[in-house]
Amino acid sequence: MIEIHNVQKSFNGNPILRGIDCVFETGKCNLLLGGSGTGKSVLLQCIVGLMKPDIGSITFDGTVFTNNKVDIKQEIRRKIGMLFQGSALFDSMTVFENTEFPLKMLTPEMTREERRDRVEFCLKRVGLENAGNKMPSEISGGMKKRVGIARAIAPNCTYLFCDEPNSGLDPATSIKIDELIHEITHEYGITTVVITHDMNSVVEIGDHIIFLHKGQKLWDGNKDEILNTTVPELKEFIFSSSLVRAAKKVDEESEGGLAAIVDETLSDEQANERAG
Ligand SMILES: Nc1ncnc2c1ncn2[C@@H]1O[C@H](COP(=O)(O)OP(=O)(O)OP(=O)(O)O)[C@@H](O)[C@H]1O
Repeated sequence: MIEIHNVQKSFNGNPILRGIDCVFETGKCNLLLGGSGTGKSVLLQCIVGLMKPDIGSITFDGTVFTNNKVDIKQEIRRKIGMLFQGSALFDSMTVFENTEFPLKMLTPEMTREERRDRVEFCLKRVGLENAGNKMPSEISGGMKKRVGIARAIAPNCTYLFCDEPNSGLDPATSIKIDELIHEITHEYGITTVVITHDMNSVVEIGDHIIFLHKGQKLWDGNKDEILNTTVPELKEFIFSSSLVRAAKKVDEESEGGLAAIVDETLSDEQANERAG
């Protein structure tokens, strides 16, 4: 569990995070949801220690990270896996070498055979058991994300951070990547935090969702609750998003269907416009 307490951050006197309190739960896909510029990346950077909050504390499973001793911070950092937005693979390394890289850096005590076994296990887990010898330039965007996930989990991470894992992917590949992140989270009982502004991911993997708006947490809940929100900013965010997959999911699971919820939410004029 990761606990965020009153985290504040300003740049040149411009407040970006205005006192965030939230909890990212263990064994769940926790989504950090919000529009552009709402402070999601700044919060993520504060959590993983790339940026220091001005005020507030961040605690990983009971151990305070902010302002703690360097060795304690390093110990926590070793438990963090990151999937970067552009996958951030090393172009000059094979898929196998990319996945092995954090093991060489973080667990020098592992033998070459142990590393090989672990890399093979992780590549198999993400469905890339036959791609180890390929170079990043030879694989698709979705495969790169899979390598990124394999690399993030290779050192047995306890906390997995994914920065917009669907960026640059087509809808079908996005679903597969979402499902993979969700499965891995539940399978290994890790604490996963996914930055997204994609409502499709919300309905697919939103075990716990935190909605940020202008540097404040305005709502938290799960994917079954979000469409019934009464928070105006969240309503606006939801109904201005692409809801193709959401519509399918909700219509399967509710009597009224998404169309009814949308019509209730929009003004008459907007609803008429939508009806065409
Ligand atoms: N190092 C920095 N120095 C100054 N301003 C910054 C810095 N990092 C972020 N900001 C500002 O903080 C605000 C929030 O940025 P952030 O990247 O966290 O937004 P976001 O919610 O992740 O948006 P997006 O979804 O578009 O990535 C922006 O106005 C950005 O310009």
